[in-house]
Amino acid sequence: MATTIQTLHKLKTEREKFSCLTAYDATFAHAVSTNGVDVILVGDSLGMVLQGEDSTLPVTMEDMIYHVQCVKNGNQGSLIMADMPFMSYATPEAAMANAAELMQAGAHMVKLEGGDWLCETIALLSERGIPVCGHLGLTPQWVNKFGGYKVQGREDAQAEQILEHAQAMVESGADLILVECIPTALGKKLAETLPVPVIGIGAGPNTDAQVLVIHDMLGISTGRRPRFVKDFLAGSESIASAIQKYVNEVKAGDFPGPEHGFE
Ligand SMILES: Nc1nc(=O)c2c([nH]1)NC[C@@H]1CN(c3ccc(C(=O)N[C@@H](CCC(=O)O)C(=O)O)cc3)CN21
Ligand SMILES: CC(C)C(=O)C(=O)O
Ligand SMILES: [Mg+2]
Repeated sequence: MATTIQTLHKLKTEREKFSCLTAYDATFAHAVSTNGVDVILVGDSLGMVLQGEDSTLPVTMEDMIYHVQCVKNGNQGSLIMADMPFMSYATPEAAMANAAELMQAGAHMVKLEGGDWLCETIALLSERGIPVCGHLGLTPQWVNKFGGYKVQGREDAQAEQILEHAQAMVESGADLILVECIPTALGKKLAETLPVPVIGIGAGPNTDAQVLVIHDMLGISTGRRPRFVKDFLAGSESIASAIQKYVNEVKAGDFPGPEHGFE
């Protein structure tokens, strides 16, 4: 049976962890969706892992539409979440037009980076039938403001702000929250406090779900490996078994371990 928002909410209620991986094409979407991954993220990380750029900022709506279409054609029942690229949701009107294009290309929901300033946009999308995931913490589209890919929410005031912004986004209609590179204690607090599933990457072992970039979990990414990455292909016989291993470890609470988290 195809995974829906309702499936994910039920898993949270039952305290069962679920997994998410990125895919950008039909073959990987097929591999991911047939090996137990509930959510496929068509991430704007494609700018880095497919295009070789040093940030996600060059990614366009045209790029995202192309890759969402590719993923849709290979998907076997996973929920397809598409990143809205840099500046495509700068105003509520732009967000509605661009989110509609991603949905028509085959996405089942969209993900937006930001905080409480997105609440009006989230409410508009939600009211018009577009499920939204709010992305907080290390939001890579802010790399030029952050001065690098740095852990967010280390100070109490900033951690409190992330929690408040996440709550505001959920109150505006966000169906999922994704948090990236935050202290483990904050990841735990978010999952305990929010009524919707919290997906983590570099957010510790206590979130409701985990996500990784597929190139990272296959050990083929170039450059410095972030702390939250684990190579699941090492010691596996195939890409399919590496994906299964990731799914099983997330479900069992074995991945991520304390060494993959911050603070
Ligand atoms: N291949 C890939 N994997 C990703 O997870 C990813 C992308 N690309 N592109 C978009 C963003 C960028 N991301 C990144 C990139 C680097 C770090 C990193 O090196 N973090 C440091 C934290 C340093 C600190 O503040 O303590 C680390 O040690 O992990 C984190 C997230 C996550 N996303
Ligand atoms: C790193 C994940 C969460 C993402 O947003 C992406 O792949 O673009
Ligand atoms: Mg992204």
